[in-house]
Amino acid sequence: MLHITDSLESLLADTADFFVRQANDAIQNSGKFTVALSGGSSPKLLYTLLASDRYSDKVKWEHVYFFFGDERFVPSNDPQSNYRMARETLFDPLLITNDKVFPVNTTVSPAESALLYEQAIKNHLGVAGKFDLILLGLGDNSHTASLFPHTAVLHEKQSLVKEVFVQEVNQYRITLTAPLINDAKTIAFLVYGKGKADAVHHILKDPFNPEEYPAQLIQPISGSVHWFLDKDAASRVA
Ligand SMILES: O=C(O)[C@H](O)[C@@H](O)[C@H](O)[C@H](O)COP(=O)(O)O
Repeated sequence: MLHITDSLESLLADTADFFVRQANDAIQNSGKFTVALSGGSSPKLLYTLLASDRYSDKVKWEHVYFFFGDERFVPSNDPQSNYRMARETLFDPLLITNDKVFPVNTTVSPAESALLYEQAIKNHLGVAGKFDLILLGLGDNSHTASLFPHTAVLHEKQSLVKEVFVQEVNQYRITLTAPLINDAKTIAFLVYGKGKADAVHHILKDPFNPEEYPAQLIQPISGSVHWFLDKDAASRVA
């Protein structure tokens, strides 16, 4: 489902409203809401809005459990850390307690880190559990999470979390794999800006070619996928 807005302000408000609805439905139905946050720069404004006076009282945050769709393999206080970005924009302003946040452990080897994170997810969700919501961004090269073009993790069918060395950023990443993302109840992409228009077109309109356009792998098994786009990012698909 496409949600296209004229302005970034209305896009962020629509996405925040969606997040709040998802959270409150999950908390009402199961007593908790488990979300995997996206990283990078796009979601910073969304997290800041959710933590603002306009939204902070719309969710019972004590019932929300935060995971990460991917993480850069850097110390947790590194400026590149997705955890640090979420802590600064969302967890600290909302006084989220540490027991509700599941950062990736980047103090061990990448392989060990992926195994530990997969176990943490399984422990939290349980055998048949699913993420209530997975937030995703889209790179201008059509990657999402840390599923980058021409990487082995695109073919991963067993593991739920994998380490991957990404040549183009010269960095190890820890990422949820496509099978785990696709098992979510709800998936939401937040993409804005002219620079993303081609990538959005590749994902939504081009023939299936996930080696080049990895976000094409995101096809929910039984859940739903929502694209929150501003008019610039949607300019080649709307
Ligand atoms: O760790 C990351 O960088 C993200 O999880 C990644 O998948 C991001 O969503 C895209 O790279 C888009 O990033 P921007 O929002 O910064 O363009």
